[in-house]
Formats: sequence, C-alpha cells, structure tokens
Amino acid sequence: MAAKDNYGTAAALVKCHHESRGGVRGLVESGITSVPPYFQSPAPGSPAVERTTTFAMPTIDLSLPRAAIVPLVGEAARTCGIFYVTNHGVDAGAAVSAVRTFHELPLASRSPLYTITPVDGVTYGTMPYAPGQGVGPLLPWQDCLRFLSSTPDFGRIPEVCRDALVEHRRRMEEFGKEMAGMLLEALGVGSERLDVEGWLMACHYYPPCPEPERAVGAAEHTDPCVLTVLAQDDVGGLQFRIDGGSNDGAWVDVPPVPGALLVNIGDVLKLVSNDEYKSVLHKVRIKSDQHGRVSVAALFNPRERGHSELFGPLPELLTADKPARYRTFTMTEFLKTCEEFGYNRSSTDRLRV
Ligand SMILES: O=C(O)CCC(=O)C(=O)O
Ligand SMILES: [Fe+2]
Repeated sequence: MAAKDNYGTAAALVKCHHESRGGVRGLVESGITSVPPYFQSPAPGSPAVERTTTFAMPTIDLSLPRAAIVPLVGEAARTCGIFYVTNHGVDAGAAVSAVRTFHELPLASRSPLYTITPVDGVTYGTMPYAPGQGVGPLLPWQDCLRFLSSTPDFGRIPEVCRDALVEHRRRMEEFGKEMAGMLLEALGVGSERLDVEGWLMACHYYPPCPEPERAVGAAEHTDPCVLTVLAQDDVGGLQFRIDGGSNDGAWVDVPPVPGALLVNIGDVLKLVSNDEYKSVLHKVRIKSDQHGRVSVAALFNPRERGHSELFGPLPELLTADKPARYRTFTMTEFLKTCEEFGYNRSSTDRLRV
C-alpha cells in the first residue's frame, strides 16, 4: 500500500514537472539545492556489480586504408561493443555547441517547445523511462531534444540549433551507413546486408546538479538499434559495463576524447549477428554541480520497416555448430518488447529460440 502511495505521489510530481515546461534546467535555474524525490537515485548496488576498473578503450583511426579498418571494427564489436573513432572528418563540435545553446536558452524561449509526446516527430523535455525499466515514474537528470528521420518538417527543430543539426544529420547519415557497412563486412556478409537509413537523433543535456551523486543522468540500458554514434563535450559521465573476461560486470568510465566520435553496437546488430557482436550496457552518471553536459546521439535502424520486414540472425552466419540463437522479429515487435520489458537483455532474451 505504502509503495503504491509513493508511486502515486511521484507520478503526480512528475506530472507537475512536465506542466512547468522548464525541464531539469528550469529547476536548476529556480535555485533548488537538493534533488527532488521524483528523480531516480543511483541503485545502492552490490560491490560486485558496481565495482569499476580501468579499460583501454579501442580507438580506431579512420584515416587508415579501409581494408585495415574493417578487421579493427570487427574486433572491437566482438570484444566490447564500443569504440572511439578518430580522423572521421565530422565536425561534431558545431552540433554539440548548438545543442548547448538551445538547452541553455532562457525558460521563456524553451518552454513553448516542451512536449514529451512527439509533435511532427520532435520531442523536447525530461523523458520519463519506459515502464519496463523498473524505475516507476521517476525521471532522469536530463532534458532531451529528439527527432526522427521521419520528421517531416525540420522547421520544428529550434532555430538556434537547426542549421547545425541538419548538417550533423547529413554527416551522420553518411557516417552511419559507412560504419554499418564495415561492421557487416567484418562479419563476412555484404556491406549492404542491413540498411540503416532510419535514425533517431537524441540531443541530451545533463544540467549541473546540486547533489550529483544523488541523481542519474541515464539509467543503464542497451540501445534498441543497429549502432549508435555519439558526439559529446568534455564533461564526461558515460560508463559502460564490461561483458565477459576477468573484469566481467565491472563498470568503466568512458573519458571524453576531444574530437573523437564514440560508436556503440545496439541490440539489433547483436541479434542479427547471432551474438557475434556485443551490444553494450551503458549509463550516464552526473559528475558536476557546475557544468552541464551535452551529448548528441544518432541511433541508426532499418528505415520504416515497422511491420513489413523480418529480421533475425543472418542465414549466412549460421552453421550446424552455430545455429540461430534468436527467432525472427519485426522492428515494431522488437521496439514494443523494449518498451514493455526494458531496454536491456530482458528484451533480446525474449527472442531466444
Ligand atoms: O549521453 C550519453 O553519453 C549517452 C546517451 C545514450 O545512452 C543514448 O542516447 O542512448
Ligand atoms: Fe544509449
């Protein structure tokens, strides 16, 4: 009963938060000195789960010949599912600083755009978690501007960041296609085997927090896509969990590398690769009571293939020794499963044969 009351109270407070239309940034500007109770707090965590270690993040130089890059991306995707790329030719700094400008606009300029249900493919606000994440109605310490490739009218993207984001989208489309092609080639299948022409761009802002250790920027999750490409500023806070080996289960800080882009494998590529590639569990902690963090994530997926195409382990990868571990699925079915059961292994495990 008490738990139900708490849920009801938190849900009512979350509703007020959305009605204020100021996001987390608005709260910080109002001068709060503690984290309100309707925000998620870090799980106490057992030492085994929360232990951290250091890790040499793979960094791949894209100025190498393509034939040299392909095995490197394949190796990184097989061993940890996350890697930096340098010399990629994308000026991601322009998008990151435009996104900061938007999120730090005065309340009166931002609040008319506040909507957590998509309007013409665009949302802006403090995004609640999917029910399957198991955190009730609680909110992350984060405001996010999101838009989809199906966004019909880029006029809905705020003017202060529109040009930079339209340009970033153009560069990301080329980059995502090229990276997906190399990852597929490294599996030994054709680079065109999976199209990644659909995407979601998530422009995150993690405001400075009066009690950083009591807030969660993003709860642990895997990405429900083929791959994600992340540009970020120099504040840091992203962590990922090592999967396998002697440090299995340890969380690792991903220190920002100036100018580099971060690539991580999502669940769709894990599924179609029949577990050859790892999709990486990651989360964002809040590090600062002074500096807001900005990141711009492009999540690539097969385009608008909702109900019409079946995905599953690629037949070319299957042998008598390596039979399919997953059944086939449509993107609509998979995304619905994630909404319900969480953006993590619980959803991919439901597709196991
Ligand atoms: O802000 C970050 O570093 C991570 C964002 C993220 O995990 C996502 O957009 O899926
Ligand atoms: Fe993510």
